[in-house]
Amino acid sequence: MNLPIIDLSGYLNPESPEDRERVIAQVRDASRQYGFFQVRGHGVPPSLQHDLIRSMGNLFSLPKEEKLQMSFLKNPCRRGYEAAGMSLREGDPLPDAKECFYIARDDPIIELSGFYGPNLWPNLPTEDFRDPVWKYYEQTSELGKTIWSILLEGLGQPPSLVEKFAHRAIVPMKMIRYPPQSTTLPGQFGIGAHTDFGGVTILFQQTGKDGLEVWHEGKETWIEVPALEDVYVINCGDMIQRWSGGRYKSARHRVINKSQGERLSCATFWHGDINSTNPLNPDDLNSETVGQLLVKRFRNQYSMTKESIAQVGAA
Ligand SMILES: O=C(O)CCC(=O)C(=O)O
Ligand SMILES: [Fe+2]
Repeated sequence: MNLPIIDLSGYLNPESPEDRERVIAQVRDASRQYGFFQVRGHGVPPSLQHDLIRSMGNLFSLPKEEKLQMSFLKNPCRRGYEAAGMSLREGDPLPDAKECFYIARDDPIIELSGFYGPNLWPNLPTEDFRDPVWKYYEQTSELGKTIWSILLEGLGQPPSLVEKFAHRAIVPMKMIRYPPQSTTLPGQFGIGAHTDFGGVTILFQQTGKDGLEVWHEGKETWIEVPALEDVYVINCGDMIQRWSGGRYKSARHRVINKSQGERLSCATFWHGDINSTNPLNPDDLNSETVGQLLVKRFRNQYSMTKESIAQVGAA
């Protein structure tokens, strides 16, 4: 069983109205059946993908002490470094083997529980990390916005709704390194089974480094997702499942590094403006905002103070 691969160029550069309609239908069907799909023709230049992988290599090769000084647990905006073993999901016997580095929107002032604020950058020459990573971030954010507009159209909403939803959109990006599976403990996952909790996830897998598996509810089986060159994996998070009334699924997934050496990947989580309500169904009587839904999930995972939770109106 394979995930569908959808060519987005029919939406981004249509030669006829049918091209767009076809992509919208393909994305809708895949999101309904799997909650996941792969895409080509996405518009993120391969050179930026390669530069990202090179930059991630530079970051993760820094000495452990230097990485730990950038710990995201000490950062008011949850930017920076997460070491292997820091992430343990309820029900999992062992913590994830992965290590990560987080960036997000770059704002000069810390606001709203650190959803807005400045990034933390490693002490590397800008051309070896910051510049290429930021260029990549901007392109992948653009792709996230495109996917949202396709999802909106798939449920009969005007794509223009995405403009308001994208105002100061919350878009964290997580760069991930999985150690070789042979160096992990028996029964330890790269990342244990979970659903993503927000909007759209845009995942880049280092070419040839397989490891991602997606749970298919109906068939009760794990679908392996190959790490193909210049192909992205897209999935819907819990907020989308909820807001679409279950028409788009948020599927469980996990990573077991199947490659010989380490495996790099990068996930961009495109959530939307913190004060926005449900754009997939503007008649939704439930007026929960992006910020409120994110805080609900975040507060279990990170230490957030009562004051900071109150700031996003999710006491
Ligand atoms: O690295 C991957 O392939 C998946 C990462 C993931 O699921 C996540 O970060 O939420
Ligand atoms: Fe995930």
